[in-house]
Amino acid sequence: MESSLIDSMMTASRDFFRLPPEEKRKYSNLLDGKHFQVEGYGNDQVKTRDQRLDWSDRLHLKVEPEDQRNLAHWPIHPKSFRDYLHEFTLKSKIIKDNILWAMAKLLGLHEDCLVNQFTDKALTYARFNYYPPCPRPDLVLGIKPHCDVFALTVVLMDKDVAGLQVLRDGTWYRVPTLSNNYNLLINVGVAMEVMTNGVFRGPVHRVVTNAEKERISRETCRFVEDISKVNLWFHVTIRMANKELLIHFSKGMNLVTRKLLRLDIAELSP
Ligand SMILES: O=C(O)CCC(=O)C(=O)O
Ligand SMILES: [Fe+2]
Repeated sequence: MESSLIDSMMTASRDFFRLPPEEKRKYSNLLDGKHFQVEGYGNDQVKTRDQRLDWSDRLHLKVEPEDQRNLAHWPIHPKSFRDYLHEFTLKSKIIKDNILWAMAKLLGLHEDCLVNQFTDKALTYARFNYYPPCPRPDLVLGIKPHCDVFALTVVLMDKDVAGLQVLRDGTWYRVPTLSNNYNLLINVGVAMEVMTNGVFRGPVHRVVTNAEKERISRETCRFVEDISKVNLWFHVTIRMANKELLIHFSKGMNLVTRKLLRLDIAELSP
């Protein structure tokens, strides 16, 4: 991906988050000011009064299939935001297809067998995360521990400010920034863990805040098949800290999903 496109996309995202609140509210994820929907600008869905919110704002947009884009949620300021997002979506898809080919090969399968699970109806969401400086980083997380629900996520991370951490054997490891360069990070999601019968694992990760600097990340997440088939996963809450729970979850989902996608490593072998 060209660095000029990455730069333009990050600048446009930053400009969007710097718009006055009343401008951003035009794209709110709260229908009539109260009913939460996945797409749009806002924060976590508030379910209980004592719920701890993430210290971040986000803009969540469906980018694929192209004819299902809900342009009412796509910012018109800054002016080229939509064009960059369109371009970025196409480029991210090429990256994801390459990764899927490589993963299939690593599994000893025909190189197209994972790519082929993603039909024209496969959903892709773009998510822009904005983490303002936080006066008490010891008390609040930018994003709580979770696994990504999608198959693969391409994350474009802030080049100056770190924050992402990955859990391994009970220890949180910091994902470093590459000095003066954006990191393009590929994350395996639960759907991929299920599709590959747990060979590729979706890591538990979180984002920490800091008191001095704002941070921005941007990601595209790709899902499989059509929504009627993925509804089951999609509505399950998977933001969780406990790896054991995740393993139970994916074992259970494995059975369900194999039935749904008729996908089994043995069946896929060339
Ligand atoms: O901000 C990041 O680096 C990652 C964000 C993330 O994990 C998410 O939005 O699911
Ligand atoms: Fe994530």
